[in-house]
Amino acid sequence: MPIDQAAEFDAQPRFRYGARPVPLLGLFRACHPAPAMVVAVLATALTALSGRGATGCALAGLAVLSGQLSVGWCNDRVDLRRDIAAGRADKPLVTGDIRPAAVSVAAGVALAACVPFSLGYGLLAGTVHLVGVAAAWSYNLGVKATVASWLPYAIGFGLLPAAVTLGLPGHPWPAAWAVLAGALLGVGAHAANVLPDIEADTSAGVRGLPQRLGRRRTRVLAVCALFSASAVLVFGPAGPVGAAGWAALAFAASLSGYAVAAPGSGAGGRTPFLAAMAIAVVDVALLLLRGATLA
Ligand SMILES: CC(C)=CCC/C(C)=C/CC/C(C)=C/COP(=O)(O)OP(=O)(O)O
Repeated sequence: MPIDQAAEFDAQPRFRYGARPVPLLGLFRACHPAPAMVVAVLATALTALSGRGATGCALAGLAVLSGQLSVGWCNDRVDLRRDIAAGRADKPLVTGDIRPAAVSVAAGVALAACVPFSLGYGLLAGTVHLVGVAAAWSYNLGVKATVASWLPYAIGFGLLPAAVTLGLPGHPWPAAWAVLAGALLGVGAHAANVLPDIEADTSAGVRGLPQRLGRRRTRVLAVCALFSASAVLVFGPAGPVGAAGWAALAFAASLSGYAVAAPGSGAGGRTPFLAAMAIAVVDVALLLLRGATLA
């Protein structure tokens, strides 16, 4: 559906508020629950591994969770017109399971909660986290449709290690390898996340970096960024690489080869996306393995 017909479509009450809307489930689905949980659990685990006590871990977890929820809700709310135009039946706002106003309020409340949780974890650490959240909101509010669409991801994920370590006694900055790995992981996650929606996004007028590169080159970008993150996480920290490091690198390399070579359309069309996600899982595991040496 052309974007100019979307407003008319949006105005149809039966479409917007389906016969049996399930508001709480709709609200839950609109927050991008899977990535929000993964990022919050990752941040909490890194906080625990770096030695902060239970209160610090709880504050870090709540700060990152509320930040991610705000970003997820804001994203679906801002994208409503485009998602309708693209016929995104996976979006609860499009199917009418939740009202736009409820999602706007939820995004605002989550963002407001994120501020005290972040600053409660640590003044400097919290400020750094809020910069990452602001970068993510900038993505939602327009940067996603520009050639710099990767930048908010690089900033948000690159700053995550600093948002953890600056809350430790002495407020140490993280090691350079941790920042670089986070940024690469963010860029790879962006490219992989957009991969399945490139055509729909392009026809809705979203021209971020992946849509400009096209399906094939975006796949290569996702794999290069995610595999580079693996390499940085294996070779970056001081000390021997160890058997686990070599094994993870070999596994990430074979997944990378598979992701690049797999057919991008037809029955196996989602294979490159799934293989890229598997490399991201290896990266997260490596990050957790190095969690005690972030600073
Ligand atoms: C740690 C931290 C603060 C990082 C955040 C970085 C960041 C830019 C996150 C955006 C997350 C998000 C809701 C993407 C949806 O993208 P989309 O609209 O392209 O995809 P969709 O069609 O699946 O909604």
